[in-house]
Amino acid sequence: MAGDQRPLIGITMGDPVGVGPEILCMALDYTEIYDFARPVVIGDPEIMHMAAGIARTGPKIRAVNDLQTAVYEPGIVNLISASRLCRDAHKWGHPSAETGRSMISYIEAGIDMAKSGQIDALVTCPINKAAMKLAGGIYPGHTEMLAQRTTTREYAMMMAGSRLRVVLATIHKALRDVSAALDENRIATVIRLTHQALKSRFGIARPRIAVCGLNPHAGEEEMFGHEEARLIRPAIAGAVSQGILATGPHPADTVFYYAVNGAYDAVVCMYHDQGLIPFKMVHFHDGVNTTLGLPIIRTSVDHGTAYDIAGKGIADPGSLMAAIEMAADHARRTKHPV
Ligand SMILES: NC(=O)C1=CN([C@@H]2O[C@H](COP(=O)(O)OP(=O)(O)OC[C@H]3O[C@@H](n4cnc5c(N)ncnc54)[C@H](O)[C@@H]3O)[C@@H](O)[C@H]2O)C=CC1
Ligand SMILES: NCC(=O)COP(=O)(O)O
Repeated sequence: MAGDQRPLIGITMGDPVGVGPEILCMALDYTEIYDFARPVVIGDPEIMHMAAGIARTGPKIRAVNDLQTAVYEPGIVNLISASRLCRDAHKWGHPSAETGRSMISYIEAGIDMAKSGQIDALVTCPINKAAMKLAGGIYPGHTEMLAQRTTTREYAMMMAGSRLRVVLATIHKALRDVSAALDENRIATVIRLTHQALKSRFGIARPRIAVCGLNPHAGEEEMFGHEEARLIRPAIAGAVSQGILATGPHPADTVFYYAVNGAYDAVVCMYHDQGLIPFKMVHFHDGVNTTLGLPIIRTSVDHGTAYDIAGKGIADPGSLMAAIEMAADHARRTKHPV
């Protein structure tokens, strides 16, 4: 359609033996998605056909080369074929070096398409980090790969839902390495990236950001640790001096209660589970993972490959649908800033 204003959204199929392919078929079975987006899948035709059978969905999978002339309407799933896996060698929940390499190739293709402007945003289905390693991949996840391939030095992982947004100062770190990985500059950067994203991507004019402490009771006057006094408090003070509405360090055991009840637009967390436990308690089925600081828009599901249920047709596509909707929304907002 000439002059079509719906953003073009590239969606990577994710791990071929995980729940990605089936939730993708289920999500694209919702006709409403085509009201606001032109989705195109980057993945494997054989696996998508198998997944469509498992998900019992109707749409036809159609291979496309030219995104501009493809037809984007309910009933058609446009697919850019980036691997040719063999049905006979495929087993749900059982990764191989080949399936690992394939899922990496979807992400590489998706990043290139986003960088060159062929698509307006990239949505990623889940990958398995062990399968990534099996395939010789060097990254812990999408986030680090996206940062490296877009030469982005300052980036952060945000998990976003209607009631709670959390942003991580450290991502995939062993708990015992967290303290050493934190520094004032990193915390200040994450507060700034959060502030910028809330304004430009989420349309919040004066974002309110809560910053967690690391230790129990936010250190309790340094009785339980020094990170709050030495790193977190100075980072918040620096942000405040730049006009950012950042407060804290807040004790992490109470701040999320206030955040889900509307007191803050986002909570900056010091480590992965500090943010993701409260987030998934509230948003397991509709939460979105988005990477802040990149020159491209990237959203993702909040869950993993769920090998235990892959291929059974029972996975919930809610998080993926929310990720597609957010990608389209952010693409529109970026093209037409208010
Ligand atoms: N965006 C991504 O690529 C992500 C990848 N991962 C990776 O996924 C792999 C597996 O991680 P786990 O910790 O086992 O988490 P997981 O999210 O794959 O599974 C945890 C539990 O949630 C259930 N579950 C997950 N997604 C579901 C859905 N859509 N509908 C219904 N139930 C669902 C699973 O059946 C399982 O019981 C790991 O390699 C992890 O690093 C984890 C989170 C995000
Ligand atoms: N817990 C979130 C997660 O592991 C997703 O990582 P990424 O693949 O988006 O970097």
